[in-house]
Amino acid sequence: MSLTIDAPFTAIPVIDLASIGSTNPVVRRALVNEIKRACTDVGFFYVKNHGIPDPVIGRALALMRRFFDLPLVAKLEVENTKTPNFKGYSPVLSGNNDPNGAGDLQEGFEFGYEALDGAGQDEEHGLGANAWPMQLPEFRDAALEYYHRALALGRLLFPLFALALDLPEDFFTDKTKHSAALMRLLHYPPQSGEVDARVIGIGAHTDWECFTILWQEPGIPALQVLNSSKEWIDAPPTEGTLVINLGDELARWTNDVFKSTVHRAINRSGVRRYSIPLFFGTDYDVKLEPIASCVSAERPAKYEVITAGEYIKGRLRATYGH
Ligand SMILES: O=C(O)CCC(=O)C(=O)O
Ligand SMILES: [Fe+2]
Repeated sequence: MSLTIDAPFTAIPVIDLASIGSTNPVVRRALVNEIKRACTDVGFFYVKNHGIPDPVIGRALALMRRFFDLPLVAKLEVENTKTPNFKGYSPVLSGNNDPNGAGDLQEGFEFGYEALDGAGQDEEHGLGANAWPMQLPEFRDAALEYYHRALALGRLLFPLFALALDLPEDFFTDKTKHSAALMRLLHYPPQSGEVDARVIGIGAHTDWECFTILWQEPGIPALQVLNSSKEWIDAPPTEGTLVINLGDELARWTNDVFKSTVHRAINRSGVRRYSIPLFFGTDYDVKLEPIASCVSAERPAKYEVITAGEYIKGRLRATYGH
């Protein structure tokens, strides 16, 4: 794999997924090339024509608003410290993504794979069971409905990432059998006046899994992405799009040829902001071994080989277990 020049990006590219189902090799290659460029140069891109219907997103937003509006005691009944893998509710300032920060100014609710009919939870695959609030049964259904749509989109993206790395299209298929995909519903209260740089919506961090599919509430900018000149580039919500960003698992796999780019969010809008990341990783027993084409004499392997599970569980403990 040739090395790319690490020029600082100044904008987040937009990629049209309208052709994602095309079997025409020329059309598919063009899409793969766009994705490859975004992965090597930026680590972030928007996607439009992603196929997730607006009403599914609207229902998830409506129900997550209702969840976060519950009294704190009700939310604490499903607090993430009570579950094996930090599933459930995380109060404001309980998480800390930036080791130099003093806590993230957001509350969240995290859950993983679960069939809509209740069968086949993550529990079987070492990821822990979900913890839903008893008081709001519709919340589970609305959240899972969006989860399954986002998961399906993620499954369409894996082959494109594989092709972008000159790997067989199905390279990730046997490594993503158990949908190690965690969704986090996030609520950021507004911050006004002078902001303590150590307490922002989510402190500077990289994501941990292969890639993240992020929905941002329209009209409320907060997300910023760090380029190689250490400038923060805005990644505001853009109508009809989702943000895709790469995480550490793909960076480790590609020996940093694909970028897991630092980002943060600060909500200075004056109103509440909601967002929904889905962190899509590989099964926890998969070893994150660098792909041969990404290692060379000039680019020696940078990371020790560990399993995805060891990596993610370590990061979860560091972020929520303090
Ligand atoms: O809310 C956002 O825009 C970003 C969230 C994020 O970076 C994360 O949860 O890892
Ligand atoms: Fe993130």
